[in-house]
Amino acid sequence: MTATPDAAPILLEARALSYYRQDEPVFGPLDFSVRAGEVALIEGDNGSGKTTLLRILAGLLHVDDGELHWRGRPWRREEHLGDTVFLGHHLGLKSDLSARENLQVAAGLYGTRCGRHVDGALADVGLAGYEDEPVRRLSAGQKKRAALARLLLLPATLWLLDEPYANLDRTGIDLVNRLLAEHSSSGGAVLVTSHGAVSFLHGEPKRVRMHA
Ligand SMILES: Nc1ncnc2c1ncn2[C@@H]1O[C@H](COP(=O)(O)OP(=O)(O)OP(=O)(O)O)[C@@H](O)[C@H]1O
Repeated sequence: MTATPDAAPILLEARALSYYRQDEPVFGPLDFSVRAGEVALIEGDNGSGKTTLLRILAGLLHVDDGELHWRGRPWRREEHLGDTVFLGHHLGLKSDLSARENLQVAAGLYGTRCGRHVDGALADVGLAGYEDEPVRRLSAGQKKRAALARLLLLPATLWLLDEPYANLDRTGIDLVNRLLAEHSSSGGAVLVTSHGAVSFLHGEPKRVRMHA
């Protein structure tokens, strides 16, 4: 997963990227790049801006200072919303809708990955039999799995995963690692934050260190 050839194209590049809240720096200046096939671990203390960085890349916050490039061209958030998928602390699931309905809504907005369909994605994350269950009746780990199914379904190249291992049992952690391995080996890229010890399947990930 991490033996990405230097020849792999750079998908995302940040140059002197900074973010401020009420004129106080949250992070930056930050320089990093992510190539196709790469998994990058975003490291930093509590409050160092890891979630904020992912929210910028997901198009939820504006870039304050510095530059972002996508495939060598300036990143414009309105053009790139479909290139990324964000899995945050809030999973982005409507609790009164079923797991299937939630995925159908996401697919309606962003399309689907070639050859992928809703029930197949739910089965792949271990939710076969729970398709029609309202999300509010799923366990925390099952909700996380429903959100992970969105990664499988949507065509986004860059996955932005904030603490993806939270609330998952050992099987769920293995599931996340399998999804990361499959996505990166098919040319996708992943930015992931984690507080815990991360046991990636194949060696050490690239590391992006936050600093204020
Ligand atoms: N909605 C908000 N309004 C104001 N300040 C915020 C908001 N969200 C985050 N912050 C502040 O921005 C800073 C960065 O927060 P962020 O959540 O990005 O950090 P983090 O590295 O992801 O933290 P953690 O490891 O605890 O999850 C913190 O000082 C936090 O207090």
